[in-house]
Amino acid sequence: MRMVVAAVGRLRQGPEAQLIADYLDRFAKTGRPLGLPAITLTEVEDKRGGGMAAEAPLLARAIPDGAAVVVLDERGQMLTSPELASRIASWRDQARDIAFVIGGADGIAPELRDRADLAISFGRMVWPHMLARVMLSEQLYRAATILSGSPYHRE
Ligand SMILES: C[S@@+](CC[C@H](N)C(=O)[O-])C[C@H]1O[C@@H](n2cnc3c(N)ncnc32)[C@H](O)[C@@H]1O
Repeated sequence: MRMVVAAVGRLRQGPEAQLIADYLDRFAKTGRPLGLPAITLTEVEDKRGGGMAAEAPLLARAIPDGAAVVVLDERGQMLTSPELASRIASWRDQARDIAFVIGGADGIAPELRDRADLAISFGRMVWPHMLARVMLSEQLYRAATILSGSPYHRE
């Protein structure tokens, strides 16, 4: 099983990069005994500024064949953290790869959004894509702690 985050934009060193590295490291340690693999991050960029239409094939290339595709989109479903954890566990149990997709300034092209198994929203407000990456990383770590029964997540 593979888990990937495919995201538009290159993240320079800074507070967001540190937070993402920390949460993904924690995810790897907590997820290993649960049969969840370390998450790999693929950053894509269309240097000609072609927007979401040009970014879509670059993002699609980073998605493993047959993977469950989860797009991050403010118009998506607002899941609870345990609901996200349960979706991840169910794809793991089906031995399915999982790809999380984060768009750029224009969002995610409709053809990629339409093929997603799930669209998740962190609320109806629009967040900068780098903060969406941080929040996704934290939620993935939180999902692993929920599946492991650790007390990190409280309701
Ligand atoms: C600056 S936003 C793009 C917003 C754009 N107007 C759109 O229609 O999607 C960049 C990316 O961050 C993610 N994002 C931003 N806000 C989000 C939210 N509230 N929920 C989920 N993802 C979000 C999405 O993947 C989005 O494509």
